[in-house]
Amino acid sequence: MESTLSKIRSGLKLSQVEKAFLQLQYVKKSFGQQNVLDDINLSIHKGEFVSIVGKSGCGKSTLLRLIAGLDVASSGEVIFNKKKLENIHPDIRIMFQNGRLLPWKTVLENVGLGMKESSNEKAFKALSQVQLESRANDWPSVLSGGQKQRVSLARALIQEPSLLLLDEPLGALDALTRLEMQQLIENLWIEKEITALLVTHDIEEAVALSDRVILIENGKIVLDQSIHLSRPRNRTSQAFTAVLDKILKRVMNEKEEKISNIKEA
Ligand SMILES: Nc1ncnc2c1ncn2[C@@H]1O[C@H](COP(=O)(O)OP(=O)(O)OP(=O)(O)O)[C@@H](O)[C@H]1O
Repeated sequence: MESTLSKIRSGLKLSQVEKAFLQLQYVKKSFGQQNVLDDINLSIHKGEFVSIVGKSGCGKSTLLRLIAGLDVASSGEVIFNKKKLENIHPDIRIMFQNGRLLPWKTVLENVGLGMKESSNEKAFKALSQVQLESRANDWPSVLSGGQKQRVSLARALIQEPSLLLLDEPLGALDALTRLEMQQLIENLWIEKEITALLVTHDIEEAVALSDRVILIENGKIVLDQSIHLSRPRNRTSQAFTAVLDKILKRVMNEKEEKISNIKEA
């Protein structure tokens, strides 16, 4: 019988498959007088790959931090696996743009950080999944940017999370390394059957990797675009460019409005 995951990946309507795995209900977040997130309602299903896009400062990272349990909502609820999230959850891991490796620990030790027992074997396995086992005994300082992010990915995966949060993890990488890392992330997501939530500035990256792309503007979700394209995605296909254009146009609309407002003022 077809698994839930393969149904999701073959493009069946998610609501027909399973109830939400992660749910945000009327989530608001303010910092002092500044309302950053305003009534965010979002359901993410097990096994989905969802990207969040939006202009700088729109609250993408804040949203991820709330889900990671690193911050609390001003009001509303985050529900994970049918329970209200109130703190860091062992099944949820986050990976940041700056891999946050400890410079005084080797690559292997960085991967095993936070594991309860001695876990060299697991750390080696995680490193091999990101094709970096040969660098196990190196210091982070001698790694390239892409390699550091691989270590950081291995460190998130060793904990076997069911939900992986990715906060612009490829933002500082050059274009080719970025493409390689996108492929790696997609392959690991498929292999490990995890749910992934990616924050990115790169809309092409979002379309290439995601089942859904969510656009945030002025603290609200203004677009929730499903991407029904087979994987791996062909970025030069008409269908790919059409959906990419649609999202880009929606993002640009806001800018056009702003420019015309400035002219009128
Ligand atoms: N701890 C905090 N204290 C006060 N203001 C904060 C805090 N964290 C975030 N903010 C503010 O909330 C807004 C949203 O920030 P956030 O980092 O979520 O944006 P973002 O969409 O991820 O931006 P970028 O794409 O540039 O990373 C910004 O105006 C930021 O200054």
